[in-house]
Amino acid sequence: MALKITVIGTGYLGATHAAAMAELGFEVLGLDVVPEKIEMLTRGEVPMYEPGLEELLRKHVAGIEGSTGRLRFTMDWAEVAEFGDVHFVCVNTPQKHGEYACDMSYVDAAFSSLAPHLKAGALVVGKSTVPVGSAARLATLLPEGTDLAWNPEFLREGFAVQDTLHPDRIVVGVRSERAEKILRDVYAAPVGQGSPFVVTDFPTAELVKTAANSFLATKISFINAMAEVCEAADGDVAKLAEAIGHDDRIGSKFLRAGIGFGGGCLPKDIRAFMARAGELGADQALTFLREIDSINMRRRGQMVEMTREALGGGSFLGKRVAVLGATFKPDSDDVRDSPAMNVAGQIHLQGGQVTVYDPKGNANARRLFPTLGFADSVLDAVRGADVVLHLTEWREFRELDAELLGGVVASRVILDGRNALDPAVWREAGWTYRAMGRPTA
Ligand SMILES: NC(=O)c1ccc[n+]([C@@H]2O[C@H](COP(=O)([O-])OP(=O)(O)OC[C@H]3O[C@@H](n4cnc5c(N)ncnc54)[C@H](O)[C@@H]3O)[C@@H](O)[C@H]2O)c1
Ligand SMILES: O=c1ccn([C@@H]2O[C@H](COP(=O)(O)OP(=O)(O)O[C@H]3O[C@H](CO)[C@@H](O)[C@H](O)[C@H]3O)[C@@H](O)[C@H]2O)c(=O)[nH]1
Repeated sequence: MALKITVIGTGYLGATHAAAMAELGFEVLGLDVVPEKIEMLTRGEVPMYEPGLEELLRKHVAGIEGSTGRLRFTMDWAEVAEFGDVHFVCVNTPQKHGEYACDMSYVDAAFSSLAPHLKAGALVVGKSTVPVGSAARLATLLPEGTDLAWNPEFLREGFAVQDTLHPDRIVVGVRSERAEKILRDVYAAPVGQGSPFVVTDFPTAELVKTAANSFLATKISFINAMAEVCEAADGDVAKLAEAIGHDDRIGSKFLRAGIGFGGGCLPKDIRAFMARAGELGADQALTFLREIDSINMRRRGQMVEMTREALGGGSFLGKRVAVLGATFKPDSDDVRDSPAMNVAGQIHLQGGQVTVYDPKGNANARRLFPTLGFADSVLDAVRGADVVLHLTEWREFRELDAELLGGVVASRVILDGRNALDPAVWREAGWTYRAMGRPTA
């Protein structure tokens, strides 16, 4: 009989995973503790912005005309346990308040709610990003006759649907052949299409995830460190990245210098990794991540200082600053630890009149920083601005009409925090264009 799947926690990861599992042909039941999310999902509405997700969801949510009906949502733990053969745990694992460590309370709560109801033979599969050692601890919370696996997730926001249906690898930490066999069945379609299937133990599976994110963070901070040197030496970090990227041992991906990395993953994951290594007595191995974090956080401050300079130095009081982009990356509405919002917030707190526009992130950004100004279009955001900051590289911003914008700003000055605009286009329209790590470009 076909496996029945549940997904516990239907946020960025879980909602996508649930819809993707239905797309692969499974019957799926999603659970969350936030009633509004469950109500929206049941209506076929995605509680966040992720390209292609709403279409996929509507294709499968029961009750929607023409859907397969394979996907439903609930808040009832007993129903979930009764329904599912395989339970994917996708709840959030944020940074603990005031500490570097991971807050495991949501994962612990999900396990505690599910465990008492589990059927014999059920397989619980952790997908959340957790400190190494968590799976072994959580296994002790499950009743006898059930099993646990850890299956970290590598999807990128903005590409979540594609990454879930066609992952570049599937990693499973297991303690039994049966768990491996079940997961091979679940992922038969992507594996059949060529996704590598890596089987390992609990700690290695957990470490693969934090190691991968640490490497990505390191690559970004490396190029941002080069940007700092380029600033001092009149070099051009974009050219430098292009040139070193031709060496395929280095590769050109994740070498975009700018205001650095943010989001709900890289920053908190490298900090949780350092904290956990400390607990294990291996802190020296990861002290370099402290530097990766510092380089990254310095970028935000440098963008603020570049803005101050562009305004002639001194105070931001009375200066009008337009901020294009609020999300931590384009094609997402996610503003968690967003470098753009950090920069906007710092300038605002120093007296600047900041107006933000983001194609999808305005609502989330306003909730985070209700005292900032928000506009519904680029033109409204930049009207009367003394300086324009490009902080998230949405396609809409790359396609802007520099001449048109020039007609409404107070001063044609644009600072490109993502090194993603074409300097020639802006200069031809009479703008002063400045990017990070490219003082002469
Ligand atoms: N967002 C990503 O791109 C991504 C990618 C890979 C891994 N991850 C990891 O996946 C996990 C989830 O991240 P996210 O971005 O989806 O977070 P999120 O905050 O968007 O979603 C988490 C969901 O879990 C729900 N939840 C909280 N406690 C619960 C409980 N006790 N029972 C049931 N549901 C509960 C929340 O209401 C929320 O809807 C984290 O560990 C994250 O590090 C995220
Ligand atoms: O060259 C680059 C590439 C990215 N970034 C920034 O880095 C951050 C993270 O980008 P990205 O990794 O694409 O976004 P996420 O969706 O957070 O995905 C990361 O975090 C997820 C959650 O753990 C993992 O699943 C993914 O594999 C991992 O890429 C964003 O702020 C980007 O603007 C740069 O500054 N320069």
